Amino acid sequence: MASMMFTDCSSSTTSRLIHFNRRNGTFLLRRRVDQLRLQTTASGRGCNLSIRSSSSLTPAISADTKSEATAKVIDGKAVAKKIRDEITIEVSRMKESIGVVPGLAVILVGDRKDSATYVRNKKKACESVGIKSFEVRLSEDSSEEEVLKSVSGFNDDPCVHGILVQLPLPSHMDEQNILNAVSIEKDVDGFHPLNIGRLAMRGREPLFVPCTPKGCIELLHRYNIEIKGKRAVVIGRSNIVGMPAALLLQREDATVSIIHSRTKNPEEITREADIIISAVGVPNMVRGSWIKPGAVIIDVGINPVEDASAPRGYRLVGDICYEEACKVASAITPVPGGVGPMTIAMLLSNTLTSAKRIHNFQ
Ligand SMILES: NC(=O)C1=CN([C@@H]2O[C@H](COP(=O)(O)OP(=O)(O)OC[C@H]3O[C@@H](n4cnc5c(N)ncnc54)[C@H](OP(=O)(O)O)[C@@H]3O)[C@@H](O)[C@H]2O)C=CC1
Ligand SMILES: Nc1nc(=O)c2c([nH]1)NC[C@@H]1CN(c3ccc(C(=O)N[C@@H](CCC(=O)O)C(=O)O)cc3)C=[N+]21
Repeated sequence: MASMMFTDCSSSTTSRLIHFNRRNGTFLLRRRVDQLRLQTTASGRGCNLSIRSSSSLTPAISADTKSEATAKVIDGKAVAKKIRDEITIEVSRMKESIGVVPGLAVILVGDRKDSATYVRNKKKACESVGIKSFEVRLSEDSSEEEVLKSVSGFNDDPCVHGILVQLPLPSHMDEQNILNAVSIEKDVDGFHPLNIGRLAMRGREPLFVPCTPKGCIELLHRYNIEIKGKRAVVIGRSNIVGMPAALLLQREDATVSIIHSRTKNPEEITREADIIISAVGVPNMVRGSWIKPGAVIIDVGINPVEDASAPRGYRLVGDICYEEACKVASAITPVPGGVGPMTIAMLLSNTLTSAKRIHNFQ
């Protein structure tokens, strides 16, 4: 599909749409009058919620019947900052003790604007914690062999402890072939089939867990949200987010259901969930009426919606209709400022872990 249309979930009858060109990662703005009408959702007053907070980052979330129903915001940006601070200390301890600086290599192919932005952000994040970053940029029309050559160079480079091939790759390249070429010891994205296979198997440990799902679970842990024994629903089954998120939740002893594009009546399934992780790419798809009162919502979706008042002409929204969901859920991640910053923090964490493992540094 060359382009996708994104809708806005506001109570206004005019919804603004933005076309995202999947091929080159640019946004085309368009406006349309939409007949979209908000469904009435579970009323905020019907929602059972109260929040006990022991520290600003580790509140315990529990239920009572009196509170005004406004979900606790799970602040991924703040947690990610805390994690970066922890990593900074470890990186300098490692440098002082054994003289090794962790290194992350990023391979960017093509000129998608969104990919370039992500790669820039990763580079900045590396600098902020003292991780050395390496970058190879290849043109859109470069060959698969050239990418494989870069991967192989980084596999052999002792200064590089993590390798990330920015996705998506141009369509003429075989993504599987390229991801398989990344040394499993440096696969900080956790996309190598050996790492994913181990993640899926009982009693096996992957060397790396994919960053976005790992960030989702880390948020649940840091907010003391129990996973064990809970009903979890993952919306989306992609190799990079939905599928590994479901595997991770299962490893944490949740009972997991997966919703995808062929699922019938998804809202009936989500309404049963104590925890929802959504990674679809459809703005505001999950309405308040899809959510069980008191559920915890992790919104992975990052979707651009036209907003003339925003500096870039658009703003980012998640898969969850936030304004409805926060009246029903007990806790929710915002977009932006939720899972996104955690993805980058987990990438830094995986890179540090890799360097420690390679140099046998505890
Ligand atoms: N915050 C972060 O760090 C990250 C955010 N993202 C964002 O997360 C979202 C998902 O990304 P990604 O997993 O790569 O996307 P993909 O397009 O690879 O996968 C989307 C998944 O959603 C399912 N899906 C699509 N439409 C529907 C629908 N109407 N109902 C139910 N399921 C549906 C698809 O089902 P099927 O399998 O049947 O096609 C598929 O499994 C995007 O918005 C992306 O930008 C992605 C990576 C990191
Ligand atoms: N090999 C590979 N690994 C990835 O992990 C990978 C990838 N390819 N391709 C693209 C997706 C997407 N992704 C994001 C990371 C951070 C934010 C992020 O930090 N978002 C900010 C907002 C950023 C903004 O304002 O533009 C936030 O949500 O607050 C978003 C998306 C990683 N991905």
